[in-house]
Amino acid sequence: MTRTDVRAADTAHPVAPVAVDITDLHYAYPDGHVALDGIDLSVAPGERIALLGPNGAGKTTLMLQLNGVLLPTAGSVSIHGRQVAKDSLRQVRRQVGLVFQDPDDQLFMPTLIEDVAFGPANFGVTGDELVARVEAALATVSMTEHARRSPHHLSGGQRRRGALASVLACRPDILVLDEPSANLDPVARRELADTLLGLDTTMLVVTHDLLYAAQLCDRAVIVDAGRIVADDAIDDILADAELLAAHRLELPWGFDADTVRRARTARRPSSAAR
Ligand SMILES: Nc1ncnc2c1ncn2[C@@H]1O[C@H](COP(=O)(O)OP(=O)(O)OP(=O)(O)O)[C@@H](O)[C@H]1O
Repeated sequence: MTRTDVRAADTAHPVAPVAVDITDLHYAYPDGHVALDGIDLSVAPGERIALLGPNGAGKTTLMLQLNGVLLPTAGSVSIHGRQVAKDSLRQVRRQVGLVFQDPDDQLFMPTLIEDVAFGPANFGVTGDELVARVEAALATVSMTEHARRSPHHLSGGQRRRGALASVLACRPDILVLDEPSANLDPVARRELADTLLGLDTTMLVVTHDLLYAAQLCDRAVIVDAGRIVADDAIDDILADAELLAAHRLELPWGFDADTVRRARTARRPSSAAR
């Protein structure tokens, strides 16, 4: 039984507060291509969920629905009980921060510090509060020393951290990351994972990197052909070789689910309690 089934079966009882609630979401691009074909997903505050699936499955399209970059063709997306729609975009975008795969989609000011200040300033934050937010966001991603540099002069990994800072400065309580580990060297991957694990936000991570997903997340959802085909504890998803193969997912050579689970629990002893 998936979590969605559990929720449906338990509607007679009080439900826990929900950070993200997606109901029968359909989305077709303007050319008619159906990218999402009936998605139901409920995310509790503080959960970290990996969104997995083959190329073209609909993961990025789903992510773009979470703060209204795209709006449903049918069905609904709600953030902390507020439906994502044209008239709620401003509030929803304060709550949901998207970190795109390509940091150049997010960094466009002459210096990094201006990029990091841009979001909160746009939401009306000024003065000492703005300075404090920008400094804290840069410090969280260890980019303080690069604050006055042009994003164009930063390395790929530094730009990625800068893009994350620009989102963190808006203090979202839901963070959605598209392929956060792509193009990072091993140390930068680990440092970014440490940064993300230190954040107290609800997190959805779109990735093809199952090890990174296991490092960050306790729950995984597999999307294929615009539908959710599995939704379970990540250890159980990774242990189901047939399921992974059916959706073009595989652990790197030499890894099996037990190795990943042991490494995960050794590294994050508190994760079992989440
Ligand atoms: N602007 C667009 N117009 C029409 N179809 C699109 C558009 N963008 C994406 N699609 C299609 O929608 C489907 C879902 O794409 P999406 O980018 O959400 O997949 P994905 O799971 O993120 O894939 P990947 O893992 O390759 O990044 C694909 O079939 C894709 O070709």
